[in-house]
Amino acid sequence: MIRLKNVSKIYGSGAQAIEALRHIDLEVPQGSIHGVIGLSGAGKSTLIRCVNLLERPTSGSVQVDGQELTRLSGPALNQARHQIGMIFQHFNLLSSRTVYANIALPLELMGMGKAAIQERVKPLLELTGLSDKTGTYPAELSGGQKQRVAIARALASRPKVLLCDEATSALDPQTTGSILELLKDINERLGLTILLITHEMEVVKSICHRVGLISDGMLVEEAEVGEFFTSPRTRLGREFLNDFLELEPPKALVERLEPEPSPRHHPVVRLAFSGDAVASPLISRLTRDCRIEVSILQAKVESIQDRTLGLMIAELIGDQEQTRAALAYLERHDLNVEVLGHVKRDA
Ligand SMILES: Nc1ncnc2c1ncn2[C@@H]1O[C@H](COP(=O)(O)OP(=O)(O)OP(=O)(O)O)[C@@H](O)[C@H]1O
Repeated sequence: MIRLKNVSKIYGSGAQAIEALRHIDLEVPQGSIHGVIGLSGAGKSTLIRCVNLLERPTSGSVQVDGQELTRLSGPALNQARHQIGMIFQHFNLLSSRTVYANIALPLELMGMGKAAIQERVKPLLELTGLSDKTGTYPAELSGGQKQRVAIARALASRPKVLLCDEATSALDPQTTGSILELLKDINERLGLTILLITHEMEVVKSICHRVGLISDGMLVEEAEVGEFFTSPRTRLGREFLNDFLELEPPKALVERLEPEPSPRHHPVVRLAFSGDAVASPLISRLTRDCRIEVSILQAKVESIQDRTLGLMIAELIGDQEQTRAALAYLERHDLNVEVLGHVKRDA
């Protein structure tokens, strides 16, 4: 449905040139919700704006619904853009127009008659929960209501794709939740393909099916959301996850960690486990089968969509052979194991 192939974007030229996107390949299948997460300046906005050609890529191919957009310009591009709705962090509503007139605007620009517009707008007001706000002006609306108007306006031309540019970043957590619910509902009811960019793991966790991680203009990791939250493959992915889960070893311990194992040091590990492993008494089996002791430093259980994820930071106490065997045991049982370092025991 959305297919980017080898997309690069360079702003400026010569010594001032900024490579905002480097050789991006991205595929978002019809009907799925795909998130792209990254730090500030990573290239998220540039990426999403390249999909509807608000920014023209310097090179590469952009296909939406099988149509190559980079070959289009003028009226043909405008026509193709009717297939692509977009919402923004700051809503971009016209303050001089009522809720109804904001939603109707793209249809007026398409030359649609009044009666046909009314037929389109009414169900959109219902879908977005704005039926009682028809004649209200944006200044009298809350942030969440403004974003609902923006969503209804984006859907007015019956697009196949919705692009969300940090759509919940200006909203409080509760309103964010209700807007994400609305997007999920629209995705399910209308089969709308959604590409969203965000810097918030909560957004990815709540509604995305797949997620890509962008860093320095490159997509460095891509995975199903459940997989990304259980076993991110890159260091940046692990940093995003650890910040989100607030699961870091105590500072005093981090300062004592040595990178290499030795006979007098014990491994400190971060364990992530999902599925059956969450429910089974793995740690007690580990202590029994490998004859080690486990000191649990932190632990929590998270629900990620329909998966349960267990996380733990623990010290494995035993001689080198025993702790090596324990690490192999954990990996054999499909736990994601990361050795954070090795710590010397005082006793
Ligand atoms: N119009 C522009 N002209 C020149 N450079 C730009 C332009 N837009 C973005 N950039 C640069 O391109 C890089 C990527 O910016 P972009 O806005 O895409 O990142 P982002 O991940 O969306 O960041 P943020 O979350 O802070 O909005 C940055 O180095 C930025 O300074």
